[in-house]
Amino acid sequence: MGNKYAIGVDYGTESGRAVLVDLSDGTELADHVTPYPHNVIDEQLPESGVKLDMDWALQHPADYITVLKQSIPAVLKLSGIDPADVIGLGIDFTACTMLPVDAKGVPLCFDSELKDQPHSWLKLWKHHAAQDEASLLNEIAEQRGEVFLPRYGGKISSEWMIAKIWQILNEAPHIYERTDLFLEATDWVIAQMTGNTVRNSCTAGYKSIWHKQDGYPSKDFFKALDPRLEHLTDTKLRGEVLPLGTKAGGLTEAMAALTGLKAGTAVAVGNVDAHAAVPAVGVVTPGKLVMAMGTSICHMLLGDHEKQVEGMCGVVEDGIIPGYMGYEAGQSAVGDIFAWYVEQAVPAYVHEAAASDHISVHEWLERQASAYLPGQSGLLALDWWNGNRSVLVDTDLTGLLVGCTLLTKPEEIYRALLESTAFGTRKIVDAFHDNGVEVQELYACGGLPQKNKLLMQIYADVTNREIKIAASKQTPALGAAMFGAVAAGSANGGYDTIVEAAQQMARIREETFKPIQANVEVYEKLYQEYSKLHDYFGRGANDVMKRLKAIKEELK
Ligand SMILES: Nc1ncnc2c1ncn2[C@@H]1O[C@H](COP(=O)(O)OP(=O)(O)O)[C@@H](O)[C@H]1O
Ligand SMILES: O=C(CO)[C@H](O)[C@H](O)COP(=O)(O)O
Repeated sequence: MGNKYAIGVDYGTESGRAVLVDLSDGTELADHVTPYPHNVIDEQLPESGVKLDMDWALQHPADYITVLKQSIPAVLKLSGIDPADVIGLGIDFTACTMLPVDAKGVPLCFDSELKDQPHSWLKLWKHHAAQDEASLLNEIAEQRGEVFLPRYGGKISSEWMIAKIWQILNEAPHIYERTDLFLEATDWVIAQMTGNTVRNSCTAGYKSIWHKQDGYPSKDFFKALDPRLEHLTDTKLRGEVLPLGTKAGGLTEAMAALTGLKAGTAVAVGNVDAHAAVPAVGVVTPGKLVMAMGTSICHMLLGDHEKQVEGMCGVVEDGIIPGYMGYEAGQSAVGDIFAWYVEQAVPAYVHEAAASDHISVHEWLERQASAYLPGQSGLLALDWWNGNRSVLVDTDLTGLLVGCTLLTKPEEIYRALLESTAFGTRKIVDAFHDNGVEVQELYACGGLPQKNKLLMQIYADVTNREIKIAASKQTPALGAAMFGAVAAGSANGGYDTIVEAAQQMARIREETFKPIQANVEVYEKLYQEYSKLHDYFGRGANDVMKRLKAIKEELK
């Protein structure tokens, strides 16, 4: 058998990327990025211009097919390989990115009668408008002593499936009625590729409160939420839940024509972006926390036992690597905070200086900020520009910057924002480590480690741990390709397990970021101050952030 290949497609927040990988050693022969034509829809619906409320974030499902149509032929062409040698395909996605579909699997937003109605659209992971439903769900689950709650750190997030579905039911019952299935976008795209609608155990476990042994929460629980939800899991959430790496089916003739691949090519069940990245950096055992660092950060960790950890996103058996408990935590905005600052708050002279140095504003600010020592700016920030996903699990929290004076410079603020996200990660590392899920080493992948060395050094200093960096620029896509190879199996030139695939294909860079002791000591003091602000504003001593949000909403 000659060389065999797999393709992984990573569906991020703003673009989809395909990577074509040699299965013998993980070499990436080609990659290609397709920005979503409609990007994130958070102000008004396409065409109709219907305005969206605060905290909404939608996407256009057709954009995902555009990614397949553009990026797969592009990687085939760039690599020059014979498409018949591509034996497996995998995808990974942001999550919970969900949509309502009709009995034929067609998104309701494609229906001309419904397309002007926001709830018929696909809700992106960072759609945060279902907080009321999430809060009530948590209250009821706690009152009833639901056993699932501790598995999700004590709180179900407004980003996840049940809160989003309930918001649809509350605000657009007719859309709920018209829905045949609520699907994760990752499962919908797999259904388009294979003609088979199956759910994957990763999104079902982390985002839809599904458990390998117990299944979904009871009908009684759903009835207690709202009698109309009683049969949700047998009806609109029905469907087989398959483990990661399972073959969902073969590529359809239509998709083969669209992508240039062979019909019947093995396609793995869907996966989540951050989870797919874990085997792609070679992590298949406990103690190694993988940070998928981009718009947001997802923190992924394996454990031998199910432990309770405050505010984690979840622990799911086989949720990342079969045979282990997969733990997830996260920060809902990281790169997004830096983007906000660069786009909304940096003075014109900085943009001009960056342009004249032929570097991006981020690079200019990083260069200037690198000249400061930890603590030298006198600034401290809370990283809640898009709420707090772990450990407080509260999307109504907002950002804070303390310590500004008339002398404060933009690069000092930029550095304080970088540091605030590192403190947020430290909270998560401590929460796991102190609750018996050990964190010995950190691994980083995603866009940020490639873009900002200062950021990575700050993370090493704040967490006092060495950080290893993924060699791939498209780590989740590489992981998705590895799962595609597992779906194909060794008989077809792939692998039988993800652990075998990781042993052959995963790679990290030689360069690592090691903590610098002098910095560690200053950051320890700053972290203690961060923790005080974190608890004061985040644990109810002063709910000013929520009151400000309420006043803003009243004035809408
Ligand atoms: N030099 C930089 N330093 C820090 N953040 C950056 C830099 N350049 C871009 N970013 C941020 O990177 C984020 C995108 O990360 P990336 O991993 O490429 O995408 P995604 O999260 O969609 O997978 C954006 O939020 C952007 O603000
Ligand atoms: O919730 C998540 C996974 O559980 C991710 O944060 C979400 O999918 C967005 O990822 P990215 O920042 O890479 O676009």
